[in-house]
Amino acid sequence: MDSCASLIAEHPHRLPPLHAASSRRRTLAIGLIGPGRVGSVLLSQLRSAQERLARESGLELKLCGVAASRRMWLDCDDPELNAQHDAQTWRPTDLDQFATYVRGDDQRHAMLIDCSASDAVASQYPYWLASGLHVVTPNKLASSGPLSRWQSIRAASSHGGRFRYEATVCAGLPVVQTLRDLLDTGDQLLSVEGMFSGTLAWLCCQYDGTRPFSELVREAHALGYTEPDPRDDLSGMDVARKLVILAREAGWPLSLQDVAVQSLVPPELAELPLEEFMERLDELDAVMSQPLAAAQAVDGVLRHVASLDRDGRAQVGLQALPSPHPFAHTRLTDNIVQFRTLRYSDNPMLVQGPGAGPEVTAAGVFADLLRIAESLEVRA
Ligand SMILES: NC(=O)C1=CN([C@@H]2O[C@H](COP(=O)(O)OP(=O)(O)OC[C@H]3O[C@@H](n4cnc5c(N)ncnc54)[C@H](O)[C@@H]3O)[C@@H](O)[C@H]2O)C=CC1
Ligand SMILES: N[C@@H](CC=O)C(=O)O
Repeated sequence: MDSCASLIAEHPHRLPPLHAASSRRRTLAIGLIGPGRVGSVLLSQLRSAQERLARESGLELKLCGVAASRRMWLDCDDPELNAQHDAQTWRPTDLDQFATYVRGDDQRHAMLIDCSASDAVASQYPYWLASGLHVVTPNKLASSGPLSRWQSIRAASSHGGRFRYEATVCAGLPVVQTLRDLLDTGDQLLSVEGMFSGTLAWLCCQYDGTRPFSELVREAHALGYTEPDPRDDLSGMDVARKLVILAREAGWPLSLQDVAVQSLVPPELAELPLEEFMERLDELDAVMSQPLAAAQAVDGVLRHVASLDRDGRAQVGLQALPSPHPFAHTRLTDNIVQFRTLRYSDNPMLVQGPGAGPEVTAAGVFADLLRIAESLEVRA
């Protein structure tokens, strides 16, 4: 009897780990782009888990660098210089240099994690993936941006590094993977309906007329629920992006311009610099009092709802829902996603839970990192 078999015979209720950590020892070099609200929480989560992952699953996470919009930090690139002049450890951000540094030699597994909301960063993914770098991101711009770029990313990831983006839709909730599993097992998507914005879910739950809407938006921003520019949430564009991501996952070639979006941002505030928009937020109060009064008049609740079907119809906007409606009972930042498929046609599949905030989003990104790490071969 080998040692595993004898262990099972002696302790039938305590199965040994499938892969002993020592025989699965892998190193994953990591570069993080965008150390903002989500990125900095992710850094803490990675640091807290580093020792446990090395011990329990043989996975060594090696954080090699962090790049913000203007400055980047590369670890150990010039130890002598770094020791002499601390300031030299920071240098102006250069994403090519950053990616090359994290990539290292061909022998190591390496990953870039994009926690920015930058289109310029997203446009680098096809090159990074083609060079063998893995990419993980909560940034929605790559998966919902130009279809041709999305197709290049898919093509590059089928031959090069792996690409995961679970946190782009409903933060830490398993939405993209759930859809993937349905499709991969032969099901067909008929439609998706739900509440896809943590910010708007939270605002709709809080807003009852006792506090101005603008004050609540400021609070949602401070809590880290909103996009860096809250107009991305209020305009419905953030939700439209999530619909596009799910549609493309299902193989439907949807683009943002195909989505009918109701914006809550008055046209005169839409193009202002962010700072000025935040100063004039109270102009939203009059805009929002009307739909609230309409919902209250029919004894309903205000909810931000989106839907998508296989004929390419996609819409996003506020609705006054009657209180027995399943979407009326959500709490705080709860998102709810209802998949109607061939198998789940009479009674749709639901995924529900908190859909915004740095902690849950960072955890969604971290889980993507671990999924990729599980598939890495052991290299000497
Ligand atoms: N906050 C949330 O609940 C969720 C956020 N997300 C996504 O996560 C991403 C990050 O969101 P937050 O952390 O809230 O934003 P944030 O504004 O707090 O952080 C963004 C970071 O990206 C950096 N950055 C911007 N342009 C850059 C560039 N060109 N190169 C390098 N770094 C750059 C900024 O310096 C900042 O550190 C966004 O794409 C957002 O859509 C996704 C799901 C939920
Ligand atoms: N701002 C977004 C964050 C997650 O995508 C939201 O509120 O849903």
